[in-house]
Amino acid sequence: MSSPASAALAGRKVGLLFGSFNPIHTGHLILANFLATHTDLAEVWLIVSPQSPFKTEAELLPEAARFDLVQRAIAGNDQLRALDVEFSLPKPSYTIDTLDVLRAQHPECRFVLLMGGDNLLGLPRWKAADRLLAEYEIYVYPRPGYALPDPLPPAVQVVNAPLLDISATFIRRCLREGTSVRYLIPEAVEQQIRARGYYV
Ligand SMILES: Nc1ncnc2c1ncn2[C@@H]1O[C@H](COP(=O)(O)OP(=O)(O)OP(=O)(O)O)[C@@H](O)[C@H]1O
Ligand SMILES: O=C(O)c1ccc[n+]([C@@H]2O[C@H](COP(=O)([O-])O)[C@@H](O)[C@H]2O)c1
Repeated sequence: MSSPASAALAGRKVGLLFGSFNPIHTGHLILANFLATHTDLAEVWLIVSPQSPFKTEAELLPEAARFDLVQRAIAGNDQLRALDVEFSLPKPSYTIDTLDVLRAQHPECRFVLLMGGDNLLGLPRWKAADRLLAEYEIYVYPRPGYALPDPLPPAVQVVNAPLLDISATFIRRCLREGTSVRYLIPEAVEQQIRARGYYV
């Protein structure tokens, strides 16, 4: 695939932040923007997973609605991009399969996996974990309450990003209970959630 956007990324590193984004919140956004602006990453792409292999979430909004909220959240930030590439892949969403597709679509980019310390601890249980570690760089941000493995695998670098103790679980609870989510999610996301009656 060759477009002006992909030509600009030739040889550059692109960070991939995978998640359910149910819904996207300020914690995700601060992290993604920090990684796109304070590291050697040219862009960060947020990949909305229809179904994470390890999550059985009763309140999972349809993927198209979660993707729409991500797009609203990052509108105007040209270093962040939302991808729906996993929507046409089998479920659950295995990261290695998505990476194979992305690498074929964007051979010009150097993809870097972004993950929290919580996910790094579980990585040995991911599909083709050995390939993930051998073929990709991984930037890990510490998450409070989760110690990083010692020693770290050679492909892993720690990035000390500022982190907010916000989770999508907490946001959904606030919406259900009718308490404020102001500043925890962007205003445009809150407006759409309320207009559509999501998570009540
Ligand atoms: N507050 C946060 N700060 C930094 N990273 C986060 C934060 N919340 C989630 N992440 C990371 O963002 C990615 C996507 O997260 P996910 O969509 O599962 O959100 P979540 O808030 O953890 O959701 P849930 O509460 O439903 O489990 C994961 O890699 C996760 O580690
Ligand atoms: O590929 C795997 O085996 C795998 C195992 C667990 C999680 N993931 C991906 O990691 C992302 C975050 O997952 P989670 O469960 O923390 O929301 C999400 O996009 C999942 O599809 C991927």
